[in-house]
Amino acid sequence: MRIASLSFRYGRHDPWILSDAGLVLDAGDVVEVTGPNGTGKSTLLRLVAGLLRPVRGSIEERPRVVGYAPERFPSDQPFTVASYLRHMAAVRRVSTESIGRWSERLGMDHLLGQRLPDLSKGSAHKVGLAQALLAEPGLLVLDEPFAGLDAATRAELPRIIGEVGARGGIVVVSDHQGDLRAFPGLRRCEVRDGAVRELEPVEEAGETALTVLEVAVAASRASDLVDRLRAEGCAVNITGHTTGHITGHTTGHTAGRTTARVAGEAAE
Ligand SMILES: Nc1ncnc2c1ncn2[C@@H]1O[C@H](COP(=O)(O)OP(=O)(O)OP(=O)(O)O)[C@@H](O)[C@H]1O
Repeated sequence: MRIASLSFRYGRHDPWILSDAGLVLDAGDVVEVTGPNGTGKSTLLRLVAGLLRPVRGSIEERPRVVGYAPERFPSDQPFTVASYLRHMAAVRRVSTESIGRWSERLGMDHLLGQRLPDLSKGSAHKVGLAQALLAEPGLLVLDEPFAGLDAATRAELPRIIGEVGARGGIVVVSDHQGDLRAFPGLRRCEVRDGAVRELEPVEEAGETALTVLEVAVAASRASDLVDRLRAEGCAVNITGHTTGHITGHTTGHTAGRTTARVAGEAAE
């Protein structure tokens, strides 16, 4: 997919948000879009998805099936989650079976009977993700997909993104919090001053120094925490359970806790 000489502004008298921007996306690319607030990340994503038309320039060879999840899912619609997803499945001409599959993976089975306007922010966000994934997108565009997600779904999302990429799809994700930083082969682009600039991959940017932390956590929370840390790119090594005191520099009672060694990028 080729983005060439792309310029965009919302109105004739508005400032240019993007000016002569270019980017080539290949099959299987997973691309993180970063940049300061208000520089045009969401605008670029809507252009990439085909929801906005370039004022100048072109976007060519866009995959036919596009899934787009907005930063804020518009939940002021008079449907239940299930009826909305059934409608979206019909529009995309896919079997309603995929609703069950995605509901399960995104941990939203219990939401299917709820009305969209009654959903919490995170739950509405999951519905936005589910509708984007229903039809096996060849281009998946996710605007801040990790915002407000619970730990299990946060851990699952990189796997879902990896699967789309592995079958040759292009994934474009704006991600303020860096949840995808550890994604293997991640391309990173920055939107700034109207341009789209490719950044160095994380491992080539000198961020390879590791710090090893020892963490004690209640056993019931261990697997959640491990998932979350792994999703953030930490190497986690569970070193066992303890029902007594941990000796050394850890103090206090540790009954029923699991200790884990966590290696992450060194703090600045
Ligand atoms: N529908 C619109 N009409 C007019 N201007 C808009 C519209 N949507 C966004 N803008 C303006 O375009 C600029 C870029 O907005 P955009 O939402 O793309 O930035 P962003 O980088 O995604 O921001 P953030 O990091 O805060 O999410 C901003 O100045 C914004 O006010």
